[in-house]
Amino acid sequence: MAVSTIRRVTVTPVAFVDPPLLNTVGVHQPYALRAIIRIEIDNGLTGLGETYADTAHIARMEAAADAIIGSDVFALNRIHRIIDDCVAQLSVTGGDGVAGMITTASTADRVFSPFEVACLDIQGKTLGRPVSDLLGGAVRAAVPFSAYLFYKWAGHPGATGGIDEHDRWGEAIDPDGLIRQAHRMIDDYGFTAIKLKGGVFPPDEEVAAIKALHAEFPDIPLRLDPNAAWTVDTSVRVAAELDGIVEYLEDPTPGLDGMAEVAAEAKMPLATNMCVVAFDHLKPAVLKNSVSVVLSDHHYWGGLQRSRLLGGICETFGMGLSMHSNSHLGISLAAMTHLAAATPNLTYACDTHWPWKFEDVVKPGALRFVDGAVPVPTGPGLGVEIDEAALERLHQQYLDCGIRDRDDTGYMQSIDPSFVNTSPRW
Ligand SMILES: O=C([O-])[C@@H](O)[C@@H](O)[C@H](O)[C@@H](O)C(=O)[O-]
Ligand SMILES: [Mg+2]
Repeated sequence: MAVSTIRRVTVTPVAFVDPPLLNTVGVHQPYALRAIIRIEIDNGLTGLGETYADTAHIARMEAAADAIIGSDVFALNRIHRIIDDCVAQLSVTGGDGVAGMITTASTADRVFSPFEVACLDIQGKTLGRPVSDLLGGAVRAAVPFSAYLFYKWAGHPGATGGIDEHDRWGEAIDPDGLIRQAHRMIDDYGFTAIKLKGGVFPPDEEVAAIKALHAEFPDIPLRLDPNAAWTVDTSVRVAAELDGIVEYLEDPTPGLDGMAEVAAEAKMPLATNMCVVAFDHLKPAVLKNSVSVVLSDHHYWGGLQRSRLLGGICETFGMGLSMHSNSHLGISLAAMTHLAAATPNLTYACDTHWPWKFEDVVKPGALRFVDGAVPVPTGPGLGVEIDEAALERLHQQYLDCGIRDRDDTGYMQSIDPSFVNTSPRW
């Protein structure tokens, strides 16, 4: 047997404290969930991957973990086929890990992704090269990220057990609160682009917030993302108001057809991580002229190599490329950084939820922000190492916290029973 044969795979769910960040489907629960994948090969080398941890996703991951034992970590096409077959045989449904916001991504690609990342980590360690080298080589030494602003409450309502103790951000429910949040984030990380998660308050309030941010930070590119909370008419009106102010408008309205109607009127590019989330969405999106920027996300586009394929397709059809994020830990940030570094046409600052958390499963030091950008790790593989004690603690936190699926809507309704999750809302 080759020494690169997979002999053990573990899937470890973890939970980390998450602030009450508001979005159009509800509010973040007190803990965000992730699953940590560890692959070990015959010679003892190990590789890391990170993904969602909803119950159904974990069930699929565990089945896939068993199915790939004995595969060669260099045989990623074969591993993809094994996982495809394995997922097709399961009757498990749901578990997208993103609160129902991205339901039409490929389930097999979503399951394959963290295993691919872990295999690439091992490939890099075997060759003594960083993962970015396996993707064609870094074209930038550091990857710029954006300040990802959220409307948020000061704390989780009725919180007990010191859950808000580390929330240093305070309340942000109006332009002043967002400006304070933006200053703090830019002071701490040096970000050179700003994204606001919208779809929370009526559009005019969010337009006012963006205008206030623009007045405060006139040289910083801005984006607004209401996660399809607006009708076509509202979107067209907001687009006119924000002409010359945002670098792109992200998912103003649901669906390829609605986006195409808005795109025909809007002056700025429209971006998406909702209506183009799998390869079979690309052709209709191009034919309908629905979007001009696609936000890639290796967690559901099938890993790093398939995300580069997405980059190539976007380039071919003249579409821009940005990068999407959900609440995540250090393994994901490392993977996102290697991918972005090796994707020449990924020219927008990437999204990251990084500033919103204070815990991690990786040892500190490997990843840092310098002037809003993460220097690409240059050591072998992903360049991050598990902190065993932290992994155990965050796994215990998962067992204790009682949350098993991301449910922003259910959590919001437990606080405000009148809340209805509807799209478009305005
Ligand atoms: O974390 C959130 O609340 C975001 O709304 C996230 O779930 C979205 O997937 C995302 O950031 C987006 O750009 O749509
Ligand atoms: Mg988005």
